[in-house]
Amino acid sequence: MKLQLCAVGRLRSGPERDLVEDYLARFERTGRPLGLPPVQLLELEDRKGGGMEAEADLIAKAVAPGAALVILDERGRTLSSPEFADHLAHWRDSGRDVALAIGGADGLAPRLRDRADLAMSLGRMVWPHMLVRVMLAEQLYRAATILAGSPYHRV
Ligand SMILES: C[S@@+](CC[C@H](N)C(=O)[O-])C[C@H]1O[C@@H](n2cnc3c(N)ncnc32)[C@H](O)[C@@H]1O
Repeated sequence: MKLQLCAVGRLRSGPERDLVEDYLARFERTGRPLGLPPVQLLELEDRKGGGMEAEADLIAKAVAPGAALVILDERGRTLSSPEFADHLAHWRDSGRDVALAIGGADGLAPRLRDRADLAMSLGRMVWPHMLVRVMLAEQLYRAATILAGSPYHRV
């Protein structure tokens, strides 16, 4: 199983980047004994100003063939953390690669939404993409702790 995080744009050094790195490192440590692979962070940038269509091409190229495509979209399904952990365990157990995609300032092209296996919402409000990266990295770590039965997730 491969776990890709395809994110439009580059995060400069700063607090958001530190948090993403910290949560992904924690995810790696907690997930390894559970058979979860480290997250491959792919930062995708279209320098020619092609907007969401060009970004959709970059995402489509980056996604591993056959991978389940999960797009982050405020119009998508809101999952509980244990439900997200269940999805992750299901993909792991079926040996399926997974690509999680976060759009840029313009969002994700509708054609990506059409081909996604899951559109996942972090609530109906729109968040800046760098905060979405932080929140998703935290939810990955939280999911690993849920699968490990550790007390980090208490609800
Ligand atoms: C600034 S938002 C773009 C918003 C854009 N106006 C749109 O219509 O999608 C950048 C990216 O962050 C992610 N995002 C923002 N808010 C989100 C939310 N509440 N749930 C899930 N993903 C979100 C999406 O992947 C989105 O493409």
